[in-house]
Amino acid sequence: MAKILSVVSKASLGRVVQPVAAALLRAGVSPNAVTVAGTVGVLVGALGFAARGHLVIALVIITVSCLTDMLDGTMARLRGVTNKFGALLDSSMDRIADGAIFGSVAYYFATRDDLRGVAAALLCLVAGQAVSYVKARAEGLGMTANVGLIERSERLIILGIGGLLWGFDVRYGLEVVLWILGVLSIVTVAQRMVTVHRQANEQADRQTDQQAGVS
Ligand SMILES: CCCCCCCC/C=C\CCCCCCCC(=O)OC[C@H](COP(=O)(O)O[C@@H]1[C@H](O)[C@H](OP(=O)(O)O)[C@@H](O)[C@H](O)[C@H]1O)OC(=O)CCCCCCC/C=C\CCCCCCCC
Ligand SMILES: Nc1ccn([C@@H]2O[C@H](COP(=O)(O)O)[C@@H](O)[C@H]2O)c(=O)n1
Ligand SMILES: [Mg+2]
Ligand SMILES: [Mg+2]
Repeated sequence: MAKILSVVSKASLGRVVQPVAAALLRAGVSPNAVTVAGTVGVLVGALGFAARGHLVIALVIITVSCLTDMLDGTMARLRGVTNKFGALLDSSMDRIADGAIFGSVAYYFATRDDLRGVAAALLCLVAGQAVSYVKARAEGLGMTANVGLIERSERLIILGIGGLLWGFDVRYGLEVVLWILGVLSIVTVAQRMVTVHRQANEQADRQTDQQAGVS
C-alpha cells in the first residue's frame, strides 16, 4: 500500500513539486531551510490549532506543511547534492512533527475529559515513532526494513480522514480512526521486526559458514 501511494503520489505531485523546488533554489532557499520551515508549520498547526480543538484549520496547515517534505528532497536532488545531514535533519524533523501532531490530538481529547481518545492518540504516537525507529535502527545496523502496511504518509492521511470526519461532525470517527491507525502501526512494527529478524539470521548463518570454512 505504501509503495503504491508513494509511486502514484510522487508521479502526480512531482509535476507540481519540481517547478516549485526549482523556483525556491533560484531564490536562494536551501533544502534544509525548507525542512525546518515545514516543521515549524506543523508545530503551528498542531500546537496552535489542533490542541485547541480547531482540527479543520489544523488539518489544512499541517497538510500544506507536510507536503513541503517532498520539496526538500526534490530541491536537494535538483541541486545534485543530497547530503547525509539533510537526510538526518529530514527524518528527525519528521519525528518532532509527528510527536507534535499526535501529542496535540491527545491534549485536545484530554481537554474534553475523553480518556479513551487520549489513549488512542498516545498509542498512535508511540507506535508510529516505533515504526520509524525500527527502520532507522535496522539501517544503522546495515540492514533494511523498508516494508510494512503503513508508512508515514499513510499514517498522516489516515489521521487526516479522522480530522475530516470530526469536521463533518462525525465526532466519534476521529477516535475510531485513531484506534485503527494504532493497530495498523503495531502490525507495521511487527512486519519490520520480522524482516530484520530474517536478515539478522541470514547474516549470522553466513558468519557461521565462514567460520566453519576457516577452521
Ligand atoms: C486531527 C487533525 C490533525 C491534523 C492531521 C493532519 C493530517 C494531514 C493529512 C494529510 C497530509 C498528508 C501529507 C503527507 C506528506 C508526507 C510527506 C512525506 O513523508 O514525504 C516523504 C515521502 C517519503 O519519502 P522518504 O521515504 O524519504 O520518507 C521517509 C519515510 O516516510 C519514513 O517513513 P516511516 O519509516 O516512518 O514509515 C519516515 O520515517 C522518514 O522520516 C521519511 O523521511 O514522500 C512520498 O513519496 C510520500 C508522498 C505522499 C504524498 C501524499 C500526498 C497526499 C496529499 C494530500 C492528502 C490529504 C488527505 C486528507 C484526507 C483526505 C481524505 C479523503
Ligand atoms: N534538507 C534535506 C532534505 C532531504 N535531503 C535528501 O532527500 C532525501 C529525502 O527526500 P524526500 O523527497 O523524501 O524528502 C533524504 O534522504 C536526503 O538524501 C537532503 O539532502 N536535504
Ligand atoms: Mg523530505
Ligand atoms: Mg521528511
